[in-house]
Amino acid sequence: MSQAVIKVEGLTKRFDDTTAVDAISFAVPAGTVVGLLGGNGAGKTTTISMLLGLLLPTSGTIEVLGVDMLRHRHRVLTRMNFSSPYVDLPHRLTVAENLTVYGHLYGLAGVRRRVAEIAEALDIAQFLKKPVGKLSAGQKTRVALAKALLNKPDVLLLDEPTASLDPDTADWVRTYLETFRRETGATILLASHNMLEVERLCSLVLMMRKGSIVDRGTPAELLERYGRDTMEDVFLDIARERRTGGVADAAD
Ligand SMILES: Nc1ncnc2c1ncn2[C@@H]1O[C@H](COP(=O)(O)OP(=O)(O)OP(=O)(O)O)[C@@H](O)[C@H]1O
Repeated sequence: MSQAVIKVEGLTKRFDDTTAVDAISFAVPAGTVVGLLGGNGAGKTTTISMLLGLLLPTSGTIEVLGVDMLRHRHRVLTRMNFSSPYVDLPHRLTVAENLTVYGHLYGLAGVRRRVAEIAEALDIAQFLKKPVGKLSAGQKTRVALAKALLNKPDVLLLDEPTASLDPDTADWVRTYLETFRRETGATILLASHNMLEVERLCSLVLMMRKGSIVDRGTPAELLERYGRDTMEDVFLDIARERRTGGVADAAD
């Protein structure tokens, strides 16, 4: 297997009386898309927030691109990016202003050119002069993705990247992400509730429930293990605790 770009061991996050993430371990091989699945409250967003350094783990280790994120995350943050429907861009700034500010924050050379390029690529050029607060939910999702791709990240963390997109736009975004990964070799961790998206994009799936990884495998392996035809049915089996696969928390 190719080298792990993200390596997490014994990662735990407790909030007062809630253990949001409970000693999880996993690895994301270079250039792959790994799906993080689980019902509401399973711990996906908390995991992604710890990978980004937005939340400090209670215990455990995180390595990204060979760097210990808890000690030296500034060394790799410029090579990472993320998009999440939970993180809003400033509403009063236009799309162009938002992307320009982020372009400067990321220290990009030729920010104006890059903003125009990404706006063209994600088909948001027509909104560039609009304040973000006046966009529809789906338009905001696309702008958030543009922000996430501005610095052409080597590691991309995506929290529900197609939430609130219509089926046609969602399909278009998935194709774009596939192309981006193929052309740049980026490594992607994707939290999603959309099982078709997961089957299409992910080479490995981590199933979370109540803060733990309760099963993992390729979509094909999970379909076979649960005797199901769709990932939707596998998801329901796991979420409703009909069965667990018995490989929980084996690293990688
Ligand atoms: N800041 C916080 N303070 C206290 N509890 C929190 C906090 N953030 C998350 N939690 C709790 O941690 C658990 C995991 O939440 P998390 O947002 O990671 O789940 P999720 O899998 O992303 O869910 P969803 O699919 O609904 O987005 C939940 O029980 C949640 O209530």
